[in-house]
Amino acid sequence: MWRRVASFSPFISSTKSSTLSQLGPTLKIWESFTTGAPIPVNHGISSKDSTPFITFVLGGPGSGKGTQCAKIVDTFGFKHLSAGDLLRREIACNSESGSTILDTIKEGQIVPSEVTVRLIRREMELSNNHKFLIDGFPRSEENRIAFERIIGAEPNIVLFFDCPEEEMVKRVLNRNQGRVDDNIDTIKKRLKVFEALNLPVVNHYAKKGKLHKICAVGAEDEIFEQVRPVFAGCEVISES
Ligand SMILES: Nc1ncnc2c1ncn2[C@@H]1O[C@H](COP(=O)(O)OP(=O)(O)OP(=O)(O)O)[C@@H](O)[C@H]1O
Ligand SMILES: O=c1ccn([C@@H]2O[C@H](COP(=O)(O)O)[C@@H](O)[C@H]2O)c(=O)[nH]1
Ligand SMILES: [Mg+2]
Repeated sequence: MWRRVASFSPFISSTKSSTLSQLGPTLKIWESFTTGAPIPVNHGISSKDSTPFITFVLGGPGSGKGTQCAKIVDTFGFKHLSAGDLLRREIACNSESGSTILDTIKEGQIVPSEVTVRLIRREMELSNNHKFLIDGFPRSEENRIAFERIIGAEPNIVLFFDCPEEEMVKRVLNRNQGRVDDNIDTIKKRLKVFEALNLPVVNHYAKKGKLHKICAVGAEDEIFEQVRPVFAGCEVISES
């Protein structure tokens, strides 16, 4: 049985950010598994643990991050937070920063870290889940450092979908979801940003031993078979 327990938010208590310390401790509701039945302890997840378990999902434009995240959610019960979707939602609801975000996305550039991390933090705090898939973030070393400072946590796992440029361009141009950045001019800029700013983040986590590189070429289900073992022990277990 799942039950909800009240606790102090681990983001708040563990952060050194002055912004968050001004807010003070926030009472947070987390989900907790309470059957007492043991589940395999992997990646530091325990059955009664309410500490956030964070996965960053990285890869170039069109490498299949969103597609594979949907499968991870279905199989392992993570909360999916696509940074790009959160930014597009700000545009759609005409928020204060909406028009600046739109211009940045059209140019294939990176939205200021404070904006993106604030959106991610809000979703994490609102969620009853404690397993997060953060898709398409961090996009730069500056993003990464801002996340660590504001959230006060590092990812447990980093997935990197490795895909040849030619394949990424083909997929993005065929995507047909009406995205303002799915055109050849913006894709070229996004690919440059990916190489110059995203790859250093990938290298950072490779050095830390947290990176799981996935070959992103092939059928979606075949790619997921490379992803699945990374999350061994993260299955959603419910009482029968
Ligand atoms: N293995 C695959 N083979 C062929 N097409 C794929 C594969 N995986 C995803 N696609 C398709 O490629 C397109 C891009 O996939 P997806 O949106 O998941 O990429 P993404 O990494 O999230 O891209 P972005 O960074 O632009 O959001 C989609 O139309 C998707 O259906
Ligand atoms: O952390 C982020 C994530 C995204 N962006 C901007 O949004 C677009 C689209 O992102 P997708 O992940 O491909 O949906 C991206 O090119 C950036 O312009 C961002 O600035 N920061
Ligand atoms: Mg995506």
